[in-house]
Amino acid sequence: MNKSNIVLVGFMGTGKTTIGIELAKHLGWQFVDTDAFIVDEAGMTIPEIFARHGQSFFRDVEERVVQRVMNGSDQVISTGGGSVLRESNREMMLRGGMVVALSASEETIVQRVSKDTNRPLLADNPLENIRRLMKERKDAYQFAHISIQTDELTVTDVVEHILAKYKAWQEDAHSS
Ligand SMILES: Nc1ncnc2c1ncn2[C@@H]1O[C@H](COP(=O)(O)OP(=O)(O)OP(=O)(O)O)[C@@H](O)[C@H]1O
Ligand SMILES: O=C(O)C1=C[C@@H](O)[C@@H](O)[C@H](O)C1
Ligand SMILES: [Mg+2]
Repeated sequence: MNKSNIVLVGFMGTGKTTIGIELAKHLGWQFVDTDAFIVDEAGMTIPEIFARHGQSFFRDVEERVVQRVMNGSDQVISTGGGSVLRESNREMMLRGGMVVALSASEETIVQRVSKDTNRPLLADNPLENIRRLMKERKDAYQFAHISIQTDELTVTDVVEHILAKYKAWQEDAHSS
């Protein structure tokens, strides 16, 4: 059987960290953010890792962190927006628990990330970069077990929606 984790995937700014923290509180589970683990492991911020070592180094550290985290259970795991680009990560996530893809429109993402400078892939021209990456990653989150479009939902709405889906998921697992 799959381990009992909830794994949040989605583009930058779809709310993986914010929702993950709330969800973990509701479930009494540990909250884990793979981006935070990467920063701990590298001893640098994400922009510093990209600037000093480049994206492929970042993706290698990310893969190690994803693989390690997925071995645990009773965790809400918020993943980096690009972690789904590697097939090995997608496979581990699907085996690790219920994978939830959060999405939002380009306009909403722009609004949500506008005050934050911690996303090197959006630097210089956030709007253009968001458009390009969203296009490139159009299908990247479709492997998830469930998907939630968050534009019109509050953080509480999204958390409640996921809790309801998780209950059904557990009932399904016990009946089969
Ligand atoms: N459903 C929502 N409604 C309104 N604001 C939201 C919602 N979800 C997230 N936000 C806000 O959007 C911003 C970005 O959210 P967050 O940092 O959780 O995204 P993320 O998916 O973790 O991004 P990244 O992949 O870059 O780590 C935060 O300021 C958060 O409060
Ligand atoms: O979408 C991405 O490729 C990224 C998303 C963030 O969560 C970080 O993992 C990093 O900024 C790269
Ligand atoms: Mg995050």
